[in-house]
Parts: sequence; structure tokens; C-alpha cells
Amino acid sequence: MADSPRVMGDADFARAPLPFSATGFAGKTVLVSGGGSGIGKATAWLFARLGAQVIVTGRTEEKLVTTVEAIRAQGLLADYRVQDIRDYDGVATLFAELYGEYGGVDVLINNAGGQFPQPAIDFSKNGFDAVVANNLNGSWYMMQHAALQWRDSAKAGCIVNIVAVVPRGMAGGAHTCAARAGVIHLSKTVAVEWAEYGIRVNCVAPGVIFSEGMGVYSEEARSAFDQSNPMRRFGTPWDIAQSCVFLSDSSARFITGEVLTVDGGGQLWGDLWMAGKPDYFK
Ligand SMILES: CCC/C=C/C(=O)SCCNC(=O)CCNC(=O)[C@H](O)C(C)(C)COP(=O)([O-])OP(=O)([O-])OC[C@H]1O[C@@H](n2cnc3c(N)ncnc32)[C@H](O)[C@@H]1OP(=O)([O-])[O-]
Ligand SMILES: NC(=O)C1=CN([C@@H]2O[C@H](COP(=O)(O)OP(=O)(O)OC[C@H]3O[C@@H](n4cnc5c(N)ncnc54)[C@H](OP(=O)(O)O)[C@@H]3O)[C@@H](O)[C@H]2O)C=CC1
Repeated sequence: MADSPRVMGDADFARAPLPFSATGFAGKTVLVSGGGSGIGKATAWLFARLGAQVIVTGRTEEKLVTTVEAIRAQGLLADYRVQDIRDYDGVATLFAELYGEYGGVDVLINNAGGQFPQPAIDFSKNGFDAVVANNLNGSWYMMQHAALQWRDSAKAGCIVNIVAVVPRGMAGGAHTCAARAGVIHLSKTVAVEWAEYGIRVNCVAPGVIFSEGMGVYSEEARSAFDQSNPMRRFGTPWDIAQSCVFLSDSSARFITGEVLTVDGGGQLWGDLWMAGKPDYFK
């Protein structure tokens, strides 16, 4: 049971922890999946600059090494592990190793993922399965192993799942839309189940963010992306990194089960076709 509430006053406000203080994450270990590029790389950098020991994971060692070396060159703390998030046993081993080496992680930024653009009617079985395995199953394996470690070591924890803006669907990305909706509702559910362990679970839904990942899309589709929100521009990986820090810091200590949409208003105005707009809709 939580302590009885007490009205905060001047003395409390003078001392309450500041979010985004330059050393706010000192002594914390932050695991960022997909940290070798784009949003994950930016997020690893920001946590490292705020004092955290960051660990980046992904499938391609070269990208992880480049990220870790650049962060270390600034005198900051970074390490990497090669891991495919779709490998359940590998994810279990990753968390066991990090527990042995770093005493576990404090924050999981579940960012690894992606998809290919294609009209849903043309999906092959393997194509659909690969995207769901990547974004839903893989994200879940990471969430569950983080939570198991926190529960078993009686330690609080925080998860931020990077999803996508799915309330209106996502034309040309039905597979990823299904998977991300799954992650959002997994998050809302375990935010309740895991509150008793001191674990907060939130999502960040990025709109169009200009990252290395944009290379997955055709020039025709990509050239319309920046017109899919009322700000009429792309967001940056740094925009998403800051949202991840907000949700992981004391700024969000009373926030769980939430989806923070960071899309320049795209969910309210404009349309996005991941595989290009069919003539019928022009
Ligand atoms: C715009 C705003 C919204 C979001 C933006 C972002 O997310 S930006 C970030 C964007 N960043 C990323 O997305 C990066 C991460 N993305 C990825 O790694 C891949 O997209 C992945 C999720 C498919 C990984 O799957 P994997 O390693 O398991 O791949 P695999 O090679 O083993 O293939 C498995 C099946 O998928 C099929 N298939 C694959 N490509 C295509 C295609 N273009 N077309 C059709 N089908 C395709 C492939 O043919 C096979 O089926 P088959 O032939 O056996 O029937
Ligand atoms: N950019 C955008 O506009 C948007 C992005 N997103 C999501 O944000 C996240 C980051 O995307 P972004 O930075 O833009 O693009 P990137 O393609 O640069 O990032 C995806 C990262 O995830 C890693 N990854 C992919 N699959 C796996 C896997 N199975 N196991 C481990 N690592 C994996 C990739 O590394 P490697 O291939 O080496 O494993 C890569 O570093 C993704 O989930 C993406 O779908 C959502 C909405 C919009």
C-alpha cells in the first residue's frame, strides 16, 4: 500500500527532483534496443549525456560498435550486445548477463522494430509473420524479461515501448499496425498488473521521423511523408529521445499505461501512405 497522501508545500517544491538534470540518470542502466541507428541511437546518446550507463542492442554488430565508440569518445558510459529480439532464449540470456555485469537494467527503451511497406492484400504469410514477430513478439519478450528481473530482485523499473500512430490504421502497413496496436494494449494491461512491482509501462508513438529507417520507403512515398502532419515537416530522432527521457524520469512518476504521440499533429490532420498513395485516392 502507498503512504497516506500529504499536501506538498514550499519546502517540498524547493527540493523535489528536477527532471532533465544533467546527471539525472547517473547510476542508472538503460537498455535501448535498436540502438545502432535512428531513434535508438539518439535515445542512447541522450541517456548517456544525462549520466546513464547505456547498453545498445540490435542485430548488426558494426552499427552498435560505431554508436558505443562515439558515445565513449565523449567520456560517457556505453556498451553493446548483439541480440535479435525475436529470439526468446537469447533475450533471456541478455537480461541474465546484464544482471551479472551491471546489476540489471533500470530502464528499457523497447525501440527495435520495423516493417516493409506493402498493400495488405499482397502480404505473404512469412512477410506478415516476420513483421508481427519483430514488433509484437520481440517487444513482448523484452518487456517480460525486464519485468521478471525487476520482480525477482524487488527493484522498480520503467519500460518505454516505441510504437506508431495507429488509431486511424496505417495504410501500407497493416501488419505493423496490428503489431503496434498489440503492443499498446499489452502495455495498458501490464501497466496495471505490474504496478504492484513498481514497474511503469508507457509507449511513445512517433509520427514521421527522419532517420536511417526512412530508407525502407520508396522515394514516392517518402516525399509525401512530411506533408502528413500540420507542421508539414519531419520530426527528428532527438524529438523521440526526449520523450523517452520524459517518460523514464521523475517527470512521469505518476504516468503509466499511456501513449505519448509525438507526430506534429499528424493524428489530427493529413494522411500517410507507407507504400505510396494509390490512384483511387488521388
Ligand atoms: C512512415 C511512418 C511509419 C513508420 C516508419 C518506420 O517504422 S521507419 C523504420 C523502418 N526500419 C525498419 O523497418 C528496419 C527493420 N525492418 C526489418 O528488419 C524488416 O522490414 C523485417 C521486419 C521484415 C525483418 O524481417 P526479416 O529479417 O525476418 O526479413 P526476411 O528478409 O527474412 O523476410 C521475411 C519475409 O518478409 C518479406 N519481406 C521482407 N521485405 C519485404 C518487402 N520490402 N516487400 C515484401 N516482402 C518483404 C520477405 O520476402 C519474407 O517473406 P517470404 O518471401 O519468405 O514470403
Ligand atoms: N522513423 C519513423 O518515422 C518511425 C519509426 N517508428 C519505429 O521506431 C523504431 C526505430 O525506428 P528508426 O530509428 O526510425 O529506424 P531504424 O531502422 O534506424 O531503427 C530500427 C532499429 O531496430 C533494429 N532492429 C530491427 N529489428 C530488430 C530485431 N529483430 N532485433 C534487434 N534489433 C532489431 C535495427 O538494427 P538491426 O537491423 O541492426 O537489427 C535498427 O537499429 C522502430 O520500431 C520503427 O518502426 C515508428 C513510427 C515512425
